[in-house]
Amino acid sequence: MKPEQDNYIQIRGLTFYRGDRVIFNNIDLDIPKGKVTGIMGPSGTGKTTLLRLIGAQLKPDAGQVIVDGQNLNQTGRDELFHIRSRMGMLFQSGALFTDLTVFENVAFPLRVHTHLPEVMIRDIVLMKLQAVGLRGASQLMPSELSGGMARRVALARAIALDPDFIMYDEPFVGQDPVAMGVLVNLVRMLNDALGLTSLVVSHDLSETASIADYLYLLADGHVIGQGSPDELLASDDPRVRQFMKGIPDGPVPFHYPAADYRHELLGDLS
Ligand SMILES: Nc1ncnc2c1ncn2[C@@H]1O[C@H](COP(=O)(O)OP(=O)(O)OP(=O)(O)O)[C@@H](O)[C@H]1O
Repeated sequence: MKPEQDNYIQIRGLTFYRGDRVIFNNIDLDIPKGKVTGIMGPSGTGKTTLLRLIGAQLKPDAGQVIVDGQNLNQTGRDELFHIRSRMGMLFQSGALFTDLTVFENVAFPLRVHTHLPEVMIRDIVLMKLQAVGLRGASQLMPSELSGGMARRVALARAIALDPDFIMYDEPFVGQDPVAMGVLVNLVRMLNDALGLTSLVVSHDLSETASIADYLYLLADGHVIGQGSPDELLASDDPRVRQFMKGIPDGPVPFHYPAADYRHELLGDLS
């Protein structure tokens, strides 16, 4: 295991249930500082749930989530507010405010969380928009943006408060290849240029593998694989191979558990 001080986030023995269903069963996971870490896994394995546990929007049933040395189980409201203010989040559905310009969307967190004078807000917003290549679009309304541009504006908004850590939930979904390439580069470039720690949840294997320093593969409540993208691609584990090679059926079955098909179709006639 990596030395603890190198991890922005440490997760130890995390268990989380939805009703009777165990989503995480005693998992350990480290998010190293300054790196891009990818979380991958089949649909419904709990990737978004993991981001919510890290953001302290959900509480674990057992185990610990330690963010920058602070155990979220033991933090009061004020500390939690401070920790959260160090986190940027880019959710797939992270819609922009439709009645605000691009500029005002990016300025929003600055207006809510700081008392900076207008002239500084302006400079920061223009810097963040410049970083995502959209300074020229500052006066447009969200309805005038392409999907890829909207996501870049959301990214500028997510970095407005200079977070230490940024979480991306499915950042590449629904993008054309060019917009996807732009976003992929931005995630990596911003991580390195701003000294961030990034966590990317994604189904897009090749894009995520191309920027992540380290990948975790989740399935059935467990970490079933971890390592550099090359290590995971070379894995002999059948479950890891199935996911990394995109094979539709295998140890992770294509079919949700169901009654016998023939019997269900023919009923008592069979
Ligand atoms: N509010 C909720 N109440 C009950 N169950 C939930 C709730 N939110 C999510 N779940 C269940 O928890 C499981 C994990 O959901 P989650 O959205 O974290 O998965 P995911 O890996 O992000 O999926 P996808 O890749 O499809 O987005 C799913 O089975 C889902 O049905």
